[in-house]
Amino acid sequence: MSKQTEISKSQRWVIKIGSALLTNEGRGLDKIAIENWVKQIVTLCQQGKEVVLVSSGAVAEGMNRLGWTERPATLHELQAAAAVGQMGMVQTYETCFKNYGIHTAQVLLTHDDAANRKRYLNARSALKTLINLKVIPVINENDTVATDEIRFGDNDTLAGLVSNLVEADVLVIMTDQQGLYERDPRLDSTAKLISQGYAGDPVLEAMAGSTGGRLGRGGMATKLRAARVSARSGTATWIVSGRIPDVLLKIANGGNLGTLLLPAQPPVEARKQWLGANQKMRGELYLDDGAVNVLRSSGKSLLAVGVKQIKGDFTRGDMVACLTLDGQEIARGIVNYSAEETTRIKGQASNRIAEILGYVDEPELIHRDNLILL
Ligand SMILES: Nc1ncnc2c1ncn2[C@@H]1O[C@H](COP(=O)(O)OP(=O)(O)O)[C@@H](O)[C@H]1O
Ligand SMILES: N[C@@H](CCC(=O)OP(=O)(O)O)C(=O)O
Repeated sequence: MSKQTEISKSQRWVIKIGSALLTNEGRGLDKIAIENWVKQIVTLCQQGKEVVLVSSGAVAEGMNRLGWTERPATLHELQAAAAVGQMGMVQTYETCFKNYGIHTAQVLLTHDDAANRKRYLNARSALKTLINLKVIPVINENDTVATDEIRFGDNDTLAGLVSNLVEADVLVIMTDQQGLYERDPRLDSTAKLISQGYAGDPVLEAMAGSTGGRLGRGGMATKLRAARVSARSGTATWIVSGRIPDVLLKIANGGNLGTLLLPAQPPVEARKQWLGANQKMRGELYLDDGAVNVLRSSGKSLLAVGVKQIKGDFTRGDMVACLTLDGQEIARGIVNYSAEETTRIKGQASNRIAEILGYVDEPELIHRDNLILL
C-alpha cells in the first residue's frame, strides 16, 4: 500500500485553509469556494473522519466589510479589521455546515495559549470534547488581541500546533500552489513539484521561500515548519492546492497529489510536544561541541559546563534556545537558572554551582525532561 493510500485512510484530519486561497483576490471571502470545501468535509465526516478546521480570512473579510482597499499598516487597524471580519468568516462556515445539520465552534488562540501549560491543556481538552461531540471547530488566531509579542502571524504555525493538540493523523494545508516546488514557482516556472519527503528534511526546508503571496503570510517556509511541528505528534502533512476540484475527496481516495511530508521519527511524548510548540524563546545558550554531541546523541540534560555564551534576559522557568557556536538551533528547553545566574555558572562543573551562587536549585541547567531536540 502506498503511503498516500495508507494516510488517506487515517481518521483525524486538521485542514488548514490559507488566506491566499480563501480570499476573493483580497475582496472578502470566496464563499463559493468555501461552500465547496464544506461539502467535501461533510463527505469526509460521513466516511467517519473527524475534522478540525484552521481558517484564515478574518482580516481580508474585515477590510471588505469596512470598504478598505489596502491592507492597513498599523496593528490596531489590523486588529479592528480582524474583529469585524472574524464575524463574517465564522458566519460563512456556520451557514454552510448548518445546511448539513452540522454544528461549528469558533476557537481563537494566541501564542500565549501554547506557551502556558495550563491553557495549552485546556485548549486540548476543549478541542477533543468538540471532536467527540461531532462539532467542527473553526480555529483562527485571536488577531484582535495578538500583539507581535504573542502572535503566530501565519496560520500554518497555528495549524501545526493544533495538529499536536488534537493528535491528528494528517494535516492538510490547502494553499494556492500545487505543493512544495524545488523553488518558488512564482519566481521560477520551471521548478518541479516534490511529491513526497520527510518533515524536517533540511534539503526540503531550503527549497521553501518565506514570503507569502500578496494575500498570504508565511509562504512555503511556515508550511514546512508546520510539518516539522506536526510530525512530533506523528502527524503527516499534505500540502495541496485547494483549487483542485474535490481535492479533499481525492486525497481521501488515496490520490497522489501535492506534497506529502511524513514524520521521520516516532511521535514524542505529549509534554515534549508542548515544549516544541512554544515558539517564543526568552534567551539563547551557545554550546560547545561536547555539549552539542551529548544532547544530540544521548538525550541527556544540559549542564552549565557545556555553555560558552548566553544571550537574552531570561528567568528560571523560561524557554530558551540551545545553539551550536555557529548559530544553528539544536534544542529548546526550560531553564533552571536566570540569565544572570547562568552567566556566572557557564563553563563550570555542576558541583561548583553552590560555591559560585551560594545555593543550588538543580544540578542541571536544563533537565532532559524539559528539553526537546529539534
Ligand atoms: N518552494 C516553493 N514551492 C511552492 N510555493 C512557494 C515556494 N516558496 C515560496 N512559495 C510561495 O508560497 C506561497 C504560498 O504561501 P502563502 O501566500 O503564505 O499562502 P497561504 O495564505 O495559503 O498560507 C505561494 O504562492 C508561493 O509563491
Ligand atoms: N489570522 C489571519 C490570517 C493569517 C494568514 O494570512 O495566514 P496564512 O493563511 O497562513 O497566510 C486572518 O484571519 O486574517
